[in-house]
Amino acid sequence: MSTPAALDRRDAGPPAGVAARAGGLTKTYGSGETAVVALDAVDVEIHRARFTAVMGPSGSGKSTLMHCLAGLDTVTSGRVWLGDTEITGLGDRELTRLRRDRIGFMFQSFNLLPTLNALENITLPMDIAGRKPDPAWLDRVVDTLGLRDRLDHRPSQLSGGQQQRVACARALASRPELIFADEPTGNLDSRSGLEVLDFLREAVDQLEQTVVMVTHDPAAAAHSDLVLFLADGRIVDEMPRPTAEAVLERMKRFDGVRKS
Ligand SMILES: Nc1ncnc2c1ncn2[C@@H]1O[C@H](COP(=O)(O)OP(=O)(O)OP(=O)(O)O)[C@@H](O)[C@H]1O
Repeated sequence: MSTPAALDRRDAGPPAGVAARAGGLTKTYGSGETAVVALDAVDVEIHRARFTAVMGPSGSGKSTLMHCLAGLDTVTSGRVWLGDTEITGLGDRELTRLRRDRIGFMFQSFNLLPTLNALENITLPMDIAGRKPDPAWLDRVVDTLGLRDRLDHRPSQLSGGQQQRVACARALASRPELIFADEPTGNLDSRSGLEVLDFLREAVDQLEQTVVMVTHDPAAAAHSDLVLFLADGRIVDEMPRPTAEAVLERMKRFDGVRKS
């Protein structure tokens, strides 16, 4: 809805309580007849200290949305803010610094360095940035994730679930404004996957972190506060307080549309 107040806000950037925001976000890959519109004028607000899941059929634009919000990819048109910083228009170096200082990432492959122990992996991004972790915060993250007695283990000495918890701790270590998780449970058995989702939930509830998670799994999405549904590059629906059953039912409707 474009009330005058909303229009004012569009120019002023996101209001307090909004961790990231996009207005009219469009992303086109390629040009001419082969052009693909991956995102089509998306307006979205990601609220602080909330767990937001992004779902939708394959190719609907989930990863593209995450990459554009995280400054990993340029936009074709529209504007993106992280907090009150507009990131559209920033140069590569500024974007690199902004990602490093203000965003945490978790991917399906944990991307841990095999020669470093768990603690060294957790603090690596901060070491590279020349920043010292806040010891009290780091302690809290390590304890919340149950990694205290695993800190001197190398990745090969950890289970898949423990490795993903290390990746989760690494994303949290710098206390970023926003954590992006792309299928963080995709490579895990269901028990380890559940653990990681519980920890992301705790990161939001106990540590007041903000998490955006792309997933195909309705059970994973049920851990979030809000599910955004994408189809053909647009946000077509949202579901607060989701249950796995309700998300599954909603996803089935996409299948129905595509088959008919
Ligand atoms: N680098 C690229 N070059 C060309 N087209 C791309 C590129 N990246 C994505 N696309 C296209 O943009 C659309 C959205 O892709 P995206 O990866 O965001 O979808 P997704 O919802 O994350 O899919 P999936 O669930 O399969 O991972 C798709 O049609 C895809 O083929």
